[in-house]
Amino acid sequence: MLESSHISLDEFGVSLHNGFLPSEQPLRRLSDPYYAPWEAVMTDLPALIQTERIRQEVLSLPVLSTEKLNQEAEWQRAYLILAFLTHAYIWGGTQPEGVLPPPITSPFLQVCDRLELPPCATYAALNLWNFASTTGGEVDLTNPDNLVLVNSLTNTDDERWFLVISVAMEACGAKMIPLILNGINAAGIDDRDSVVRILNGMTACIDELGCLLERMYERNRPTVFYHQIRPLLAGSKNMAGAGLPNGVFYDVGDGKGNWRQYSGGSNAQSSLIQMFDIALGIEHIASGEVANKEAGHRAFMKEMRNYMPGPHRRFLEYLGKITNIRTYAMSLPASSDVRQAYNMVVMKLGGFRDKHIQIVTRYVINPAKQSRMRQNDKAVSGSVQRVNLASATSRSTESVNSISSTSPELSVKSAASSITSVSDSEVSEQPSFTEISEDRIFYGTGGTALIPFLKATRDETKAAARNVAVEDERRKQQFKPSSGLLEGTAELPRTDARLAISGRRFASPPPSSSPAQRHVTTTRHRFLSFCFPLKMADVFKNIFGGAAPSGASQGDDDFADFAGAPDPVPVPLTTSGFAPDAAITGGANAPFTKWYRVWERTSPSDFWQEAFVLPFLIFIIAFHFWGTRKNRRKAKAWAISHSPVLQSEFAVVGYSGIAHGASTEGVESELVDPEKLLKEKTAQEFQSYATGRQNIAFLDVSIKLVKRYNPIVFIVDTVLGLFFESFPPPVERVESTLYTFDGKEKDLVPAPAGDASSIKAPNSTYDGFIWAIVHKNAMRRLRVDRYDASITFTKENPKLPSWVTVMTESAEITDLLLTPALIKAIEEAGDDLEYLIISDQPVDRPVKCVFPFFFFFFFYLSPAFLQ
Ligand code: HEM
Ligand SMILES: N[C@@H](CC(=O)c1ccccc1NC=O)C(=O)O
Repeated sequence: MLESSHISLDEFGVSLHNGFLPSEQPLRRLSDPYYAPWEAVMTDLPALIQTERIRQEVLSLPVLSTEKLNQEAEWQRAYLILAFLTHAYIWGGTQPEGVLPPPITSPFLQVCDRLELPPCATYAALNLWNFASTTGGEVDLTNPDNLVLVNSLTNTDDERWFLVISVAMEACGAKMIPLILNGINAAGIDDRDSVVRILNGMTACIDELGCLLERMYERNRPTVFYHQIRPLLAGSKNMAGAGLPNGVFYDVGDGKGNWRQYSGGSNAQSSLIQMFDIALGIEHIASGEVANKEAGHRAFMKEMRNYMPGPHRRFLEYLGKITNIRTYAMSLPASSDVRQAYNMVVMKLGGFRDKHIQIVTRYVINPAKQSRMRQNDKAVSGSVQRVNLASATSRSTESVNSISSTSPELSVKSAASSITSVSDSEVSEQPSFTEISEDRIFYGTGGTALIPFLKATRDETKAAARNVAVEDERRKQQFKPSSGLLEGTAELPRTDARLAISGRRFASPPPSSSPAQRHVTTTRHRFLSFCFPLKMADVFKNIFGGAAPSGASQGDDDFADFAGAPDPVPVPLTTSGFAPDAAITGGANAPFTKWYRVWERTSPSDFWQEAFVLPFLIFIIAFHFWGTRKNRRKAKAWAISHSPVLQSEFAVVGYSGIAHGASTEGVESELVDPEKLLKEKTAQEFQSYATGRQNIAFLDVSIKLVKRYNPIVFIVDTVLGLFFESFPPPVERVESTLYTFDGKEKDLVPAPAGDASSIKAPNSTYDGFIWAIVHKNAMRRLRVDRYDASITFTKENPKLPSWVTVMTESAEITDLLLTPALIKAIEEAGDDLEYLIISDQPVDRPVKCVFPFFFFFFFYLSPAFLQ
């Protein structure tokens, strides 16, 4: 199908196999000895930059001609060399250098004319034409492990990784070119199946690219990137804060030249991602400026096409003219396969941009904030720092203003008349100093106010999935004010609106949710255990300072969320060049280290979360230990005090079997260890057990204590009990139940070997009855707990204290059972006794007729009994 598109990819400098990368690997050096002086400097470049000798070296270079450059690859190599030298010269000193000398400018401007590129380090110089395979031969270029750089600015593995990741992505994305062209053809002939297949192929490819993008974390450390690599990539546009208020003067000799301002290197200059946007009909209008100027505002992405090699730029232009994919998809019903596949690929691209935002947060925003904090920290300021992109991002308003006032000759006004920017030679509009130094604005090397720009670009992408006028969407998306915490809530209706407009939900969930959805998810994640609705969670977030570490958010939800996400863990690596300086690797990199590396935190505010959470946790844990120990002590106290009587009444007490040698005489000395009397069922409930007494099957003791093991439950129980009648205050109880044999011992209890005595034991024969002694305060409770108590009459008994009453079926039983010993025990128990019940009824109310075959003894005793 590709053939029918009648285009020659060669003409556009594009290959089916390598995409926008050259079809042959770039030259490693210019072989003509004429260019040896350039190559010699390039070999030592990282060290020359590091030791600030680069400027002298460049000044001592001869002004070489371009006449000896023949092959395209040679022109490209020359471009790379001069681009690297330009940036090394400008940024390779303590202060940036604003005048570029003829050994660079003279050949560079000629090379740039030929390649249709601006005279600065573009993506083409840094990435497209700067890679080699590790083995020097044919390798899979989609694997960054196989790639090295031809030239480096810092000689760090971090820089290699940073740049080769994009190279691998270019190689991996090469297959998109035939896919797109075929897709356009298929749409042109209404071949739906092919369009769907192609769109799905594109989705899969963007997925692979996303995986490659995320490999950035493996070997590129944010602090090294931010402080060592990135400053050298900076351009000369919008760089007043970094010391270049007018850009750079390109001195071509003989007093000639002009001031120029160029964006620094940026992946926005890659044709690959722009190709996806163009093919899918996604338009970007974000200017990258802090606020769109009414007139004269240019879309940054379009502007960046001027930083691409001429043929690539023309390829994108051509693609923009022939693409029909979005129009085709939108002409079909929302439920159609094509539409869904289209939405899927668009959302996948939006998801890719989400991942990119995450990277930018980690590699730019967080280190910038750390850097600012460090600069504010007087203790650390002693060393001489380079003035560059890294220091400018964190420069305070005062210091920027002081630059402008101490360098009046470089004021914006005086230089404006000769400033040149890449697209045209018009005067480039400078942001005011306040804009540059504004606390909350971070700039990309491309010169964008990166947060609003990247958000807008991402949103413009996702908006393409909606079948509404692109213009309307754009208007809505463009530079929304910085979103506060509750902005997510405000955005929800928009999400719904989208679903309604498109008529149905995506067939399978879009790869990443809308900002609003994402916000909800994040909030849930942080407050999972509370499961509050969004707004409530946000209130909590605000109260507790949220999860935002110091220096996390700049009022932007996406970036703030990513800042709070777990930090990347790069694989350990050794830099082949110089190590990052101590100030960088020391206390500054808190956001990139694990939470437990507390020694790397720099200010008390870094401990806010812990300040709230830790005392709370400590309290819970301490309370738990105190509570469980207290309950154990109480249960043990009960065991100690009741062990003598239990052991004198039963042959076996507790859970350690028969206490050999126990005898009624030596009770005190032969007692079972009280610990063995008890079984800890839960931290709040203990059990004991006894058996081995005539007519008694066994005794069950259950000790239920207050829930001291959990302070929250404890407090809630106590407080609710104080205020609501339906929540009784927590009470500690011992419940002892004696299960009697009812004349069936000989059937149930096996006789000891060779002993027939137990068989001779007389059978017990009881008449069933219900009889209880109840504390008057516990009468209601007894009636609720014990259905059989309601069958009885309540009667005062003169032999008993006034606070107890008898519940019985017949007075005779009372006379029989109220022995002086029992009366004495009741008197001694006092208020601790709740009730004692003897019943022939089963514990649970029988549903049908049940034979009375057990006697139950219940003792309900309150806390004092435990002591
Ligand atoms: C540490 C790594 C990276 C950082 C810190 C970073 C940072 C940025 C920044 C700040 C911008 C805004 C434009 C500017 O002013 O420069 C940008 C744009 C862009 N970056 Fe990256 N970037 C990184 C890696 C990558 C990689 C590996 C890709 C590969 C595709 C990429 C693709 C893009 C694209 C396509 C844009 C244009 C905006 C867009 O399409 O959304 N970036 N990047
Ligand atoms: N715009 C990025 C830098 C960046 O991504 C970049 C710069 C030069 C060449 C390539 C780049 N991106 C990925 O390879 C920044 O602001 O740090």
